[in-house]
Amino acid sequence: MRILADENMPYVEELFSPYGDVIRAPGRDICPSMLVDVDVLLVRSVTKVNADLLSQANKLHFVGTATIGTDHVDLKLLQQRGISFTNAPGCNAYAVCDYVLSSLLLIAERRQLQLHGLTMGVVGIGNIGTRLLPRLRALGLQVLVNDPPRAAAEPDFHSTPLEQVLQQADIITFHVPLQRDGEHSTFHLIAAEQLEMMKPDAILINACRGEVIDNQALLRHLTRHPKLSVVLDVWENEPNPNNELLRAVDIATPHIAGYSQEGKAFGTSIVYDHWAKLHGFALANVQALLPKPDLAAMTLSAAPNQAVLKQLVQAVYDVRNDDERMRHHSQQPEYFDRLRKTYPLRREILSTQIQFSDFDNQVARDDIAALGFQIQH
Ligand SMILES: NC(=O)c1ccc[n+]([C@@H]2O[C@H](COP(=O)([O-])OP(=O)(O)OC[C@H]3O[C@@H](n4cnc5c(N)ncnc54)[C@H](O)[C@@H]3O)[C@@H](O)[C@H]2O)c1
Ligand SMILES: O=C(O)[C@H](O)[C@H](O)COP(=O)(O)O
Repeated sequence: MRILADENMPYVEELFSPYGDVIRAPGRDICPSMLVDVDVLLVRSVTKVNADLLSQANKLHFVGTATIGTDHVDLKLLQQRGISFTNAPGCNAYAVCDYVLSSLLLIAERRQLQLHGLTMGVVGIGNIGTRLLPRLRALGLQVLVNDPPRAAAEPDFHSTPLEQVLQQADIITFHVPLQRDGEHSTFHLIAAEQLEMMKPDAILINACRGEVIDNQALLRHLTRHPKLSVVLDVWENEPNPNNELLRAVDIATPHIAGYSQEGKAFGTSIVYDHWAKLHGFALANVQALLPKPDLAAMTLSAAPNQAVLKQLVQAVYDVRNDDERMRHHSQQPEYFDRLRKTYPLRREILSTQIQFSDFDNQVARDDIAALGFQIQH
């Protein structure tokens, strides 16, 4: 069996090599001729799996993407050709929550904003949005949710209209898939008209797909509304984002919100498990693959106000490092992909334990647990 895998997918050898030969390639370089005699193709979001790529695929029976998003895969084509497929739902959802928390607490500190009592809109209540809600409530935020597809499918799900979210939210974050057409299209969901509806000093976070926000419209809007704070992890035209926009936003990162070690490991193991079940092979034990986190325990000795929570979150994941790296390298060729390929090891809040010392209080424990930390008893 020949297994062709993106070079940026960890643990492929550990999981797949007992069953075949693993061949590695940079995701953007995977081309039709590489798929001759390949049985299994394992990709990330940068490989477009379409008719052209599969034109020489004579043996392919399985495609897996170690990502949540599937906008790079022609799902209809795979179905027509009888090729099994899976993505990795939820694999990096906690990593994206960590990214949103780290960004939000940083902007709040820079702007001397008390988050308690502010209103935050979450657009897209799937794997990420759902996990984000208790974390935001633990920060004292009032949360408005928007997810029309869920409201259409679930009678008890209340979705606040997007216009209302845009008008009322002090902070708004997007966690929708990129859908270019249909009733729930998300392509340029936020364009000039929607930006005008927002509070001029709001905080806007996009860590889903660049095309969900019209980047040109955002740049024009920022020149007239410099008090808007913007956090962008994803960009139109990756891997060549607009440099002017990069300089205009408050936090800029190269599509790494989901890049925790756990997120990447689960990406591979979810895909592997799907494939293994098709063949009756043993399932993965992803925890056995992950090393122990460096920062296994932290001690809390003061009441967890916003500043303390920010310190705890930043001790695990500090988005400033990613922002600095992106700005520092942004004039160099191919920096975007290079920063992603050489991304430093990052663990999740979920892997971190908090110990309480002199200070102890149940409400504090509950809030810290809601942010995702493990409480050491
Ligand atoms: N930056 C990163 O590193 C990173 C990491 C993970 C995921 N992502 C992106 O984030 C997206 C969301 O991730 P997820 O795991 O929560 O996906 P998910 O599929 O679990 O949830 C997406 C939710 O969005 C809702 N939705 C769809 N269309 C909508 C619309 N028009 N308006 C409002 N809601 C809508 C869906 O009903 C669903 O509940 C992914 O599709 C992926 O593109 C990016
Ligand atoms: O959809 C996802 O899961 C993320 O966007 C994914 O982590 C992106 O990273 P890539 O696959 O490009 O390495």
